[in-house]
Amino acid sequence: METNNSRKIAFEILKKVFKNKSFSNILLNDVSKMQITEKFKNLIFAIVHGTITNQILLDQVSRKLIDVKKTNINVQILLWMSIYQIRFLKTIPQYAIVNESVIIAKSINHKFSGLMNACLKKVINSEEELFDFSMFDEERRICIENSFPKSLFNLIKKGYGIGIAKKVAIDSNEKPVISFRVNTLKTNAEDFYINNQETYELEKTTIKDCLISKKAIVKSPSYVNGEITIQDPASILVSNVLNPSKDTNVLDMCSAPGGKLTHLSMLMENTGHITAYEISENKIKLIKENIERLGCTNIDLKCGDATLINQKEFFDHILLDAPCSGFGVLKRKPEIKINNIEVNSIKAIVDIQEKLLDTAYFNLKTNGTIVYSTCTINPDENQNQIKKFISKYKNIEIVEENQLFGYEMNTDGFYICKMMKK
Ligand SMILES: C[S@@+](CC[C@H](N)C(=O)[O-])C[C@H]1O[C@@H](n2cnc3c(N)ncnc32)[C@H](O)[C@@H]1O
Repeated sequence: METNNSRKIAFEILKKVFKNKSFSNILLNDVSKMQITEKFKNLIFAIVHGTITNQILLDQVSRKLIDVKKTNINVQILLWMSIYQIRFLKTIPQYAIVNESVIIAKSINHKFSGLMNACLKKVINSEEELFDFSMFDEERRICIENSFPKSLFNLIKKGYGIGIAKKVAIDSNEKPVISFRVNTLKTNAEDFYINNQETYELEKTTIKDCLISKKAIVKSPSYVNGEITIQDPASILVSNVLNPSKDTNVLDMCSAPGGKLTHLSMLMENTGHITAYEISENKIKLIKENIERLGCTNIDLKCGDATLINQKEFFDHILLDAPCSGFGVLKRKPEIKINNIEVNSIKAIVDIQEKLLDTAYFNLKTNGTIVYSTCTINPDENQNQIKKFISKYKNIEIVEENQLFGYEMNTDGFYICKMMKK
C-alpha cells in the first residue's frame, strides 16, 4: 500500500513542477517531514529528481508511443515518471511499476488505464529501440540523451564553441558531489578531516577549507553546531578569490542564503565590518540563521535593493555575486532545464547585473577590489558583461578571470572575475 502512496505522492509533486513551475526541492522538503519510511521517501526523491532531470529524453520516448497533442498532460507526466522507473530504477520489479501506474491512470480517468498499460508494456518489450536516437545528428542526439535543451546548447556553442557545449550537456546529468566548507571560526580543516574522516567518508580537495563527503552531512551534529556549511567547491572559490584583508570595510551586494557572506566573515576572522544586502525579504531569515549557526559577528545585514547603496568610495572590497540565469547549476536544480529559456528574461537579468556593477563601482575605494561572479555559463552575463564594464570605467583593471564550466572537477559552473579600481 505504502509503495502505491509513494508513487502517487511523486506524481502530485511532478504535476506541480511541470504545470505550475514549482521548485521540487521545496516540495521534497515537505516529503522529508512525512511519517513514512526512509525507503519510500528515497523512492519519491528518486522518481521526482530523475523524472525532472531526464524529462526531455522521457518526452522524446513518449512521442514514439502517443500523440502528445491529443494526450492529457497529467497522463504524459505519469508516462514520463513510469518510463523513468523502467529505464533507470532497475531494482524495482517491472510489474509493480506497471500496476501502480495503471492505478494512478485510472484515478485521472478510467479510460486512461488501457493506454498506460499498453504504453508501458511496449517500453518493457522494446526498451532499446525506443531509447535509440542514432537517427538524429550528433548535436540533437547529445541533447536528447542528456535531456539538455537545444536552445541552451546553441547559446553555449555560440559563446564558447561546440566542444565545450557537448561537455556541458553530458556533464549536466552527473550526480553532484556533497561538498562543504570547514568553518575556521570554530575549527580547522585538517583537524576536522582527521576527526571525521571515517564517520563521513571524507575526501580532501585542492580548494582551501573545502572537503567532500560520501555521506549525507546536512543534518549532522557538525553542521548543526556550525563547524561546517554545505557549499559547492566553485562557490567556495569566489570568496577565496576576493580574499578580503582583516579590519577592512567589505560589501556583499547580493547575499542570500549567505554562503559566500559567511565565508568572507570567516576569512576576515570576524574583524572589520561587512555590510550585506539582500532584496528578498523572505530570504533574510535564512541568512540570519546561517550567520548565527556559523558564529559570524562582523556582519550588518540589510534587506534592500543593492542598486540604491550610496556610500561613495567607502568599501575596500566588494563581492557582487549577481542574480543570473543559473545555467551552471543544472546538476543541482534540473528544473532550470525544463523551464523554457526565454531571451527576454535573460535580457532583464543582464540589465540588473549592469546596474549592480555601476553601483559597485560608485561605492568602491580607489585601490579597492571587487569580485563579480555568477553561477552561469553565458557570455552576455559573464565575459561580455565585464568587457562592457571595463570599457565604461577606464580605471578598472582585471586582476584575474576564470570561467568554470562544471565538468572540470564535477562542480557547479561559475564565472569569477576579480578587478581593481586604480
Ligand atoms: C546568486 S544569489 C546570491 C548567493 C549568495 N551570494 C551566496 O553565496 O549564498 C543572488 C541573490 O541576489 C538577490 N538580489 C537580486 N537582485 C538584488 C538587488 N537588486 N539587491 C540585492 N539583492 C538582490 C537575489 O534575491 C538572490 O538571493
